[in-house]
Amino acid sequence: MTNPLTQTAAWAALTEHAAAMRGSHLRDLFASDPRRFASLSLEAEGLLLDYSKQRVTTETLRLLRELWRAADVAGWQARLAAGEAINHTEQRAVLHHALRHQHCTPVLFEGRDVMPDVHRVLAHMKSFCDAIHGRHWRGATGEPISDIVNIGIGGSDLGPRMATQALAAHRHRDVRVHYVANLDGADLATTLDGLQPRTTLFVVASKTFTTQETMQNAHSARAWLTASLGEAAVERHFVAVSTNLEAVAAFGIDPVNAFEFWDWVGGRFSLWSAIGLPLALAVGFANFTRLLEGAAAMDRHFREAPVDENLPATLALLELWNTNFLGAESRAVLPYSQSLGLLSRYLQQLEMESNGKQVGRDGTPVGHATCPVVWGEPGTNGQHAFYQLIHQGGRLIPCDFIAARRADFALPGHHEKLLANCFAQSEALMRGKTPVEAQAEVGAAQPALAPYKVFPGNQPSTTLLLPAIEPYTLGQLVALYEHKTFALGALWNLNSFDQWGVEYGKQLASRLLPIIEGKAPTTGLDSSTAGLIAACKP
Ligand SMILES: O=P(O)(O)OC[C@H]1O[C@H](O)[C@H](O)[C@@H](O)[C@@H]1O
Repeated sequence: MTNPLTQTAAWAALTEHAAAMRGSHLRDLFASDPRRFASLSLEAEGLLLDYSKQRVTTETLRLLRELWRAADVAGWQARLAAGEAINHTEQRAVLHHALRHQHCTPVLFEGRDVMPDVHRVLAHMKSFCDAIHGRHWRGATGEPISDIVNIGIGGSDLGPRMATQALAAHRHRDVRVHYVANLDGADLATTLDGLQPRTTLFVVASKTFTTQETMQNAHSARAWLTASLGEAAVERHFVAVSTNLEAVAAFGIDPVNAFEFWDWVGGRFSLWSAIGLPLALAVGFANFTRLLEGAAAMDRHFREAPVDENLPATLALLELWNTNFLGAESRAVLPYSQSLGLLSRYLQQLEMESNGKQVGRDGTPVGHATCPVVWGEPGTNGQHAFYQLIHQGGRLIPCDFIAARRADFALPGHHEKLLANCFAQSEALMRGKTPVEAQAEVGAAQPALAPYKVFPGNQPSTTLLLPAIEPYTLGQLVALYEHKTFALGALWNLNSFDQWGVEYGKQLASRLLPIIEGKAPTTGLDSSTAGLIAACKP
């Protein structure tokens, strides 16, 4: 059965509305309604979401909100909050919001309040941060730690890595935090280059503690350490973050130095858990707490704000409109903030691993497009690389512009220019440049150039303005996209919390490894795979 939502009156009304909207241009919509910004923007929790440059009218939004009600997103929110196993293919609850819960009210999982465990681990993280920052934690030779290397991949890497860069202005001065993820030895080797074993601490971060990349890197890091300091040094130079404490102990990490989290925290939602430890070490525990508070504020907003004032709901509905009614296949994430330079990578996992699926909750195809390809780079760098295609490549590419009112690194003369570029790009994408305007620009001298200078415009975008990139606002921003992703899962009838698509390649890699090592024959392989393996024989 296809997604039942597509059979509703609201979906049919939107199909009709989309047909009627075809042919309208954003430039005309702005010209005919001077109040467009006022009616198609939202201010909540100190954030401004301007979606007036999306190809919508107030009627589009009214119909989309009907769809929201028809999909019973509120029902899914209630099931999630109640700790139901809404990740039904893995029989798991989804409770990452408990990690940032700010009240003394219980959060129940299987009838038990999870909050005492959450607070216990937070207290452990705080005392560890205090020990490192206070230089009480000493390495095997008695020296304090100057460099922390987080070894993890996917959700055990992208969140803290992205947030560490985002909060660079809040960095603790005495420790440097590095991230290693790739199985390619180049990642670990180049990171260790220049570090001293005596002053380096490794955080091995893995929900399962079985991930091949992380385990390989952890073993190699351990060999690097023990080669100069001996086996006994491991306990002063390795800590772990995991749900699998047995495997942590088997690796030789002292259980006292294991930071626990739980099955009800999905990898891509784990920044708020002990997976955030390297971030807390990078920016201090107080800033980590502010991040949690910002996320909690967004949780409350998502839960309580009516759909027409709800930031995540609006983002989700606009994406559904662009995807299912306008046919967009990708979305560009364009932060006008160097500090948010890794945001698009983070959102790639959050959104594409959550909703890059075709099979619905009932095990049958949903029958429509789902998650677009998420990609992007910070402005203004992207302007000098791929914006050409967004402006004149003829594809529909909705864009998320993200900017901060205040600079986090306030060098004179930079921020105003940055904002000017950000707003100019969304304006240009919206307006375009007509043949007449292009003609007038080139003048009589070079009329042949005019067609090259025409910009179709009508390229939709949303601009999100934060007060500044700070721990609290970053928490809000990430939680905003989390809720958007969850809401789209509900609308598209997907289980946003499993990731079976990641498994197949892993299975095949473990089958190919003994063949590449020369321990098994190539029999049964397709000719391409066999040919590639043969070409790598020493
Ligand atoms: O934290 P780990 O268990 O090492 O998992 C790391 C990552 O790998 C898996 O393959 C999943 O696709 C990700 O969702 C996960 O974040």
